[in-house]
Amino acid sequence: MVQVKICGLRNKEAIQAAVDADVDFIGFVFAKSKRRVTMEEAVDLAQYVPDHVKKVGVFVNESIETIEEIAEEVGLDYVQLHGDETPAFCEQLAFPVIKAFEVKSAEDLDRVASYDCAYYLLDSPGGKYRGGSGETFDWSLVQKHNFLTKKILLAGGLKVDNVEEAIKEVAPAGVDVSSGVETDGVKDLEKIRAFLDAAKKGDTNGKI
Ligand SMILES: O=C(O)c1ccccc1N[C@@H]1O[C@H](COP(=O)(O)O)[C@@H](O)[C@H]1O
Repeated sequence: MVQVKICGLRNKEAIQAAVDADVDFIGFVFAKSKRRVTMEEAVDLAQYVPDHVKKVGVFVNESIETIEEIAEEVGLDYVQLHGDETPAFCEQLAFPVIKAFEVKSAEDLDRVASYDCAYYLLDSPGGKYRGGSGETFDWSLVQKHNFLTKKILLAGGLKVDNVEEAIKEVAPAGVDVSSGVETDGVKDLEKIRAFLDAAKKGDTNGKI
């Protein structure tokens, strides 16, 4: 079954709704963003995340020291990197890495092979904050690419209306959503439940 990450959570009600609907990963954004939380806020929110749900911290071009300090304090299971982090930078980190790649062309997908990470997150080009734009990218690029890894997380503009189609086309190990489960910039509990329901029904045609 496809795994689901809900990102940019900032209150316990949204976390509870995601946990009750069988979420696999919860994301806290520590990068510059309208969804940013402080380390102290994330430590408080983390108490509502049960052990079987993995906690992910999102960073953009942050130092190793700051990433590791936050990861230790909050008890993160993964760090998700949306900036210009090199393969060597990712390997230096003491926490499993989800490296994000902006997909504009097939060449962007070739870059994945030079990284050794827990997961490879394919996202739309940038936007204001290097992520969380709510825009989709051309999924057919991924379909054509012969990845040597199956550890692909698909992100960028996913929502209840397109997630099943995305899963069918890309056959990712997981999907990641932020904007698509919000109303007026705030996490919407009904959209969280509906997204998880649709994503968990998604069929990868036996490719995963
Ligand atoms: O969510 C943010 O604000 C954010 C800021 C900086 C880097 C990444 C961010 N979120 C990640 O962006 C993608 C796509 O989000 P969306 O569904 O299109 O809004 C996802 O991986 C989020 O984890």
